[in-house]
Amino acid sequence: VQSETGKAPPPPQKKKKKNASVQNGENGRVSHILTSVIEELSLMFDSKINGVGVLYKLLNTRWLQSLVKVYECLHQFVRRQPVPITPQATAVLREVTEVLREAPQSADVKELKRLLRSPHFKAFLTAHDVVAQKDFDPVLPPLPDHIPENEEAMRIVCLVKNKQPLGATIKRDELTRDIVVARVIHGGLADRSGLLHTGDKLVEVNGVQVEGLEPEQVIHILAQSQGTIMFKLIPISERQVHSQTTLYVRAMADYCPLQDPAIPCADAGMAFRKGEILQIVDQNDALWWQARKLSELSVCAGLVPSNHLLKRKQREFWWSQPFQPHLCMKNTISTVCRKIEEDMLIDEKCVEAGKSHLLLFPLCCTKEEVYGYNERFYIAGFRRSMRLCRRKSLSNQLSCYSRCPSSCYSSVASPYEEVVRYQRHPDDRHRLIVLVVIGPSGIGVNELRQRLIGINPNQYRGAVPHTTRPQKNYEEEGREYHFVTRETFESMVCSYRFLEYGEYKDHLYGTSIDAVRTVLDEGRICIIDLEPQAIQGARTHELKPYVIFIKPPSISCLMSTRKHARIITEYYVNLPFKEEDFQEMEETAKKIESQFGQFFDNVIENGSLQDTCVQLLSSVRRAQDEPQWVPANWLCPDSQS
Ligand SMILES: Nc1ncnc2c1ncn2[C@@H]1O[C@H](COP(=O)(O)OP(=O)(O)OP(=O)(O)O)[C@@H](O)[C@H]1O
Repeated sequence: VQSETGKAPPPPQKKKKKNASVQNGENGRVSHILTSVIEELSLMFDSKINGVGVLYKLLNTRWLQSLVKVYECLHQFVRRQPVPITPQATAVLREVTEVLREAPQSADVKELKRLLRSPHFKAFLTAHDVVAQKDFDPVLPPLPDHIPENEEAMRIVCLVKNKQPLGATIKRDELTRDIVVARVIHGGLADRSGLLHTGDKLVEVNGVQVEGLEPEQVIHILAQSQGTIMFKLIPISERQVHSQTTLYVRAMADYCPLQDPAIPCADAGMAFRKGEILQIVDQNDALWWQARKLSELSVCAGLVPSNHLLKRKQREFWWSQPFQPHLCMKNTISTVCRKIEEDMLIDEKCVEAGKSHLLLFPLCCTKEEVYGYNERFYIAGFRRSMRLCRRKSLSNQLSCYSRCPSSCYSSVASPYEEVVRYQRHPDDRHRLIVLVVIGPSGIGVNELRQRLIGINPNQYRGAVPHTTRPQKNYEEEGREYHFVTRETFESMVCSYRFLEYGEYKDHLYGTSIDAVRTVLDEGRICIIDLEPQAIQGARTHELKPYVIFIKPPSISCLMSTRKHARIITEYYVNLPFKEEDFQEMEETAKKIESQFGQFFDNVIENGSLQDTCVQLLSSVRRAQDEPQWVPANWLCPDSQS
């Protein structure tokens, strides 16, 4: 133990003089013990025992000794069981004030008058009288003379209603036809009182018998009541005691209680959006859980469908949609791309021009700065042909995802994902950073990724993609691409070694997990862009991806910031943006956010390029250095979602 300042305390005056405040309380047991301990400590002061000085200082502090004194005084009073001298202290105060008014106005009299007039003193005497007159016990109605032997024990519960709801729901018991408390909402007024429990039978509310009333009529009485509400109830005989474990989950679906006819009480329900972190505080009911939003932990919980129920609702919803042939990304991407190839008729020159612009994007830093020799530094990434190919596949995938009744998408299977707080240890590998690409957009993902890597190519890197197309004479193996045969590529696909892949003009292109691993193993931060459909495949315990969605700003902001920007279309490169491009950008972003928002750790609006870069950089840093919510099975693979 070290003192906070690190300085040694002043040497004690051994046994010469006891601390005055301690001496005063020497008759009391605690102060007596305290005095002996201090004396003992002063003897050990020179023995260099770690912590002696701190303890000596602490025990000698005035506040501690005052506390001991207060404790001893209270202790004496507890033993004496004091009775009030008068239950009318406020009347005495009035008399004294009267007398003082007539008395000669000396300084003492003036001071006394001031003290007696002070609101605190008056409130203190009022409180004294309430206690002295025992005015705090509730006035109970007199017991009837003849109580039948089988009369059940009743409880009278008074709750003072303030602006918040009572936090309990009632229902009619189907068997007994009684009105009972259906559930008590965690953190609500009823729960905090500890007096109402699920299963308690209501007999009276504010003096009105509830027998024969409908639950809605009882609710009406409650709604009309102001101030104190008195319940007369028969407590449930065997109250179930549940040991609750708080669970944190990420909502993988949206929920709105007002649109759910099945919810037992819509007012008690809690709406949530996919991606929000919920604290599940009660899972006693198999169908309806109680939860709070992480952003609103102070308010009382609300009802949400249980995992099982929400899953059922989702399935019902999916089945109720018109049937569409179901396409899963990985099975169909080649077919989709071939189809595009037939349709697109891309001008070969345009594609080549695009490639040299994008793939060999010259950065502000040269290899001289990075590696020590003077060559341009290249950022590895998808070529433009692949980006164009992606776009078509994306527009096809959306219809598949939105109408697919089977569990081709695992979020359908699990509407809540259990999450835990995770902070990367400085010695651990960095988390993979994924920027979400959203098809025919030009939102700026590529631009931002390149700028970020350009800021510090030693720290940030892209993953080198694989391709089956022949190597060109200016290309280097492992720099622009890993050049592999079609057989090798296909065998990698079969063994799930690609995060994302596609085909263009009979050549396959893809980002492999191995390529990401290589960057991470070098101690760098790997930044890749992925289509939203591919995020799920990247969400593994090993890569722990942090997913950033780059979103377009308002159309007016796009118009003012994209004056010199260039869009890539299927037929042209370097084409200025038109208003319809911005509209399409906005619509696509909305669709993607509503379908995949549950996977986004951060959403950044790309208005001013400079501001976005700053936000992106700090988001990437936060992902690596600050605690974040991640799926529980990334940390403990046994946990269930
Ligand atoms: N904030 C911005 N302000 C101005 N121009 C921008 C901004 N962000 C991107 N741009 C420009 O917009 C154009 C399209 O950006 P980029 O190619 O990065 O889009 P993208 O999201 O990668 O789209 P895609 O992959 O579909 O081509 C580029 O000319 C880029 O320089």
